Amino acid sequence: MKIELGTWAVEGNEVDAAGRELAIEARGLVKRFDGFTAVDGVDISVPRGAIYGILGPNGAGKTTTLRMLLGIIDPDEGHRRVLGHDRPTDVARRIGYLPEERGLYPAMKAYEAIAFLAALRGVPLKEGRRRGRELLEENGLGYAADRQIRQLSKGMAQQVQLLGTLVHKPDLVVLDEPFSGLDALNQGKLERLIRQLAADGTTVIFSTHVIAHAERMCNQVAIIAGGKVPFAGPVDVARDRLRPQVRLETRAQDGPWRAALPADARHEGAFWHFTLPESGVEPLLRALIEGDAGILSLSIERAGLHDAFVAIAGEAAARALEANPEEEGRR
Ligand SMILES: Nc1ncnc2c1ncn2[C@@H]1O[C@H](COP(=O)(O)OP(=O)(O)OP(=O)(O)O)[C@@H](O)[C@H]1O
Repeated sequence: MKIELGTWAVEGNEVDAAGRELAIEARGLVKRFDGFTAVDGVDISVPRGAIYGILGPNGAGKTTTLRMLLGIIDPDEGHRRVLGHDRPTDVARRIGYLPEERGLYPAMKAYEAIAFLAALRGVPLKEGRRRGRELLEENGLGYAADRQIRQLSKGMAQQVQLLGTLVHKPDLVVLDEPFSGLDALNQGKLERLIRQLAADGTTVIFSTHVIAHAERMCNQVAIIAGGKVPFAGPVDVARDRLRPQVRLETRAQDGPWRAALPADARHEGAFWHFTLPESGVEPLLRALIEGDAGILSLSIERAGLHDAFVAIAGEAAARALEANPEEEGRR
């Protein structure tokens, strides 16, 4: 065990301010391509066992960031520690990586393709073949074990590749746009698989341009736009950047209670909608009751990640997320 002065106290056991162990700690990562800055000072802390999302539009720098974390490319500036090591390639066998560009050898059988990926991570071929068949069976694809990759649908081949990413039981799983190209059924299967991995203690980090995936799946997110990360942390903290919204239904149409509504209150259908005042709900309730509003219903809703994304990354980045044609009709 190595004790160090400075940011990290104990080698292999980096901790964040809350005392949680970190699987990934990146500070000030910068990557330039021919003078163009693709990633511009990214800071990320991924706690062990977390499901962590990198959320941003096309070209935001997600893949470049993941590749730096994996050691496929080196940053021009900044540093990263992955599973306690400064050189991520030293821990490659403890990492599973699903790249954005999918691809398996078309002539290989499904179970062999998994064994091949396992062998690249140091698993003996015989054991890889056994695990390949077992994983396919466990994930409802046993019937396809002996089919060649070229005989599988695109979605099935993608699932086989994902199983090949997990076959060596990695401590850290890095998935680049894992939901792309999957239908709703298989997206649901993948969500369950990711949750199971995290429940078993595996750290999962994935990139996405679909807010709903990040919101449903992740404890923590890094919002990335134009190579910068304006927010990284718990999803709830991002949502709490915006004040909650109140929805109010009253029996009375008018009366002294109307003075209790804040300036942004708007009336739509049967409801008033407005931002919860800084003073909180109790003074509001008191004023409504004393002003004879006749409250029929009142609900307070936390902002969604979409609104938080707009507030943090701006309208243009949110529009770029939504403009992705590949995801049309699948959100
Ligand atoms: N090898 C490279 N050479 C030159 N430019 C690159 C290279 N890799 C990435 N870029 C550029 O860097 C920016 C970030 O790309 P990156 O692939 O990291 O974005 P992304 O958020 O993953 O988007 P996408 O989902 O479209 O891949 C883009 O403008 C891209 O064109």
